[in-house]
Amino acid sequence: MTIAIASDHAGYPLKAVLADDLRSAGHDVRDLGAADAVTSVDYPDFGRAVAETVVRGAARFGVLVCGTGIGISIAANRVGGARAALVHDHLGARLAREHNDANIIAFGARVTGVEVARDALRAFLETDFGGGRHAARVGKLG
Ligand SMILES: O=C(CO)[C@H](O)[C@H](O)[C@H](O)COP(=O)(O)O
Repeated sequence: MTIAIASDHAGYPLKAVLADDLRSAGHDVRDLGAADAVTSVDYPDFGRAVAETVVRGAARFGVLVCGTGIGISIAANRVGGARAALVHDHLGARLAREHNDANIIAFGARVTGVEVARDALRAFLETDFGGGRHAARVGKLG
């Protein structure tokens, strides 16, 4: 599937690992930046870019990484139709899909270990939305 990915400078090292994993798994990865870990850039630009790509249907899912994951997920969630989940572990990743129908997963490279993030991203992509009681709740998100 097509997956959009982006980070700021703080998230760049983890983004590079996750993008490699996605390519190895056969996904079409749209890397929207940042270009490296040393040039200081602004996380809202990257959160918005991925969210707009997902919402317009050019990618099925988005992956975002900044230092904490907080700023970049806030930025993504200001785009209508984006449901960005800041995730710290496998269970959160699974439930972000099952309960919230999240279409973007966000990580904090300075707070979440690389292997935890790799495992969480796999769980996110492997889990379907549960529907049922969750559907009306997600609908209320707008
Ligand atoms: O948005 C953030 C915090 O909510 C991210 O962690 C940023 O990556 C962080 O603010 C960048 O900080 P830096 O000191 O400019 O590297």
